[in-house]
Amino acid sequence: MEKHEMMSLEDSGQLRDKMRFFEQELLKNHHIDPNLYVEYNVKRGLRDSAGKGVLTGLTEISDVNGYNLINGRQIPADGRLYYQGINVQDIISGLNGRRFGFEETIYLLIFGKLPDKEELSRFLDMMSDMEELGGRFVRDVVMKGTNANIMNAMQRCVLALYTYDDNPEDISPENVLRQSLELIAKLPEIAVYSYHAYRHFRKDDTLFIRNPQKGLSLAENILLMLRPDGKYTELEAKVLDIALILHAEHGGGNNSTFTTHVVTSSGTDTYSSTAASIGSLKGPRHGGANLKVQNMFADLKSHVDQDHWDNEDEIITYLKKVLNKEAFDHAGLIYGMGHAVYTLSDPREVILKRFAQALAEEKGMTEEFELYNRVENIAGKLIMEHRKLFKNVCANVDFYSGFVYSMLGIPEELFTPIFAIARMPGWSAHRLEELINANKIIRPAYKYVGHHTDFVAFDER
Ligand SMILES: CC(=O)SCCNC(=O)CCNC(=O)[C@H](O)C(C)(C)COP(=O)(O)OP(=O)(O)OC[C@H]1O[C@@H](n2cnc3c(N)ncnc32)[C@H](O)[C@@H]1OP(=O)(O)O
Ligand SMILES: O=C([O-])CC(=O)C(=O)O
Repeated sequence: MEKHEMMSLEDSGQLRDKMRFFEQELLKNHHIDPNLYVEYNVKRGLRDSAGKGVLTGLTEISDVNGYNLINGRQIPADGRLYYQGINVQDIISGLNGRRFGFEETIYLLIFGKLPDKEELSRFLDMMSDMEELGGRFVRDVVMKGTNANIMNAMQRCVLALYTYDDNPEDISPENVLRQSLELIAKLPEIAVYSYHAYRHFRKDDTLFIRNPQKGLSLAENILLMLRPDGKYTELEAKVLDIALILHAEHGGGNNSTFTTHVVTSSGTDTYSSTAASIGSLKGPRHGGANLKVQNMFADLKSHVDQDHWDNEDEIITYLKKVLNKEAFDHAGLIYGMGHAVYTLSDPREVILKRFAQALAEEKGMTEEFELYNRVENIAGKLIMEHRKLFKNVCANVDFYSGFVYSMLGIPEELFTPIFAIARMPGWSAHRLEELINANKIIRPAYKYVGHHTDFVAFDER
């Protein structure tokens, strides 16, 4: 087992006592009257009063739609998502017998067009040259300072890659393209090996490191590297490939991609920008929700016996407790529900739900699928009533993804890292779009609502 050399704050009772005074000072001095946000018309969360995002940029990479425009009015509608103008549903149905689509989605998002056979084969050849992490990097970086949160481990590894790059600071589109493609190719190994290192050093499990194989898809390589026997079925790899496609991109306004734009606009390097976006995605209101959904269902099952999973009243009682901050993580959120843009449905959730149902039937988990379905049907209405919302609340992409991953035997520590692997092409396309087009530092305003006061000399305080 790896020993902590530094005592954590939690371990030290003495330090906790010393901190208490400062904690109280912090809370006392940081309260802003909520009425002031209304008085100064602050666009909280960068939204207008109707909850719509403030327009802060232009993009051609993807289009996220939750409304229909009818006679100049926005009418809630089933969600639609387009990558470079192509409906994501068509990308998935267009796979049509071909085995994998994530790689051509990467091509589409970054280069703006679907590759032909020759272009795809050149691209795959280059990507497989780039995926090699190198034994020295695995030994010196991935295996060190292991952590149960693989998102943090990924951030650490991404920042360390800066040192292994001969040209890290060059932010010309050519160099950033090379860095981005290398990161897309290397993130699966970084995530899976970080998980193996965590299991070995923190849980005393046997360590194994399996190299990715040239010629396999990114989804196949994740399963190959993850499993002790390296085996997977074609259906498992296909479902993972589709999940990767569905998570690859979501406009410029989602929290992690907006982070890419903000951080890129300062002129910083690709590794710093990527680490920042991974940090954003980890948050439970964003990509980290897939893990929260899994944990929330575990908590629900501890409140509602399996024999009662079809009892809607018991489920409602539990969900009301969640909303009232009396159950689960006391945040008052039902995870996997709600979206800033989608209203009636999130198109990715609709597709993932179909796969969740098919996998559940194959794996004898239909009862569990039905429980998810029941919670989905109840939770939207409950949130609307509880928060007095007029806007419809639908399930989002994170609602079924963890359930799908768990049926693929993917450990929950990798749920959000898989989202990060999938979103890396989207972040890259937006970083390149920002570098090529924007050339202006993102710098909104904060109104000062404190009070100017005189400096008091040290002896007179
Ligand atoms: C890949 C992704 O990032 S998908 C989103 C994943 N996140 C989650 O699943 C976490 C749960 N969901 C949420 O927290 C929210 O729905 C978000 C963060 C996704 C969107 O938030 P918003 O854009 O603020 O949603 P919206 O404007 O519809 O919310 C209106 C109100 O309903 C509340 N609400 C929305 N969703 C939920 C929910 N799932 N549970 C409880 N309350 C909710 C909001 O907190 C907000 O209340 P407030 O006005 O008092 O702040
Ligand atoms: O668009 C958002 O706010 C969040 C989201 O669904 C995503 O990033 O995939």
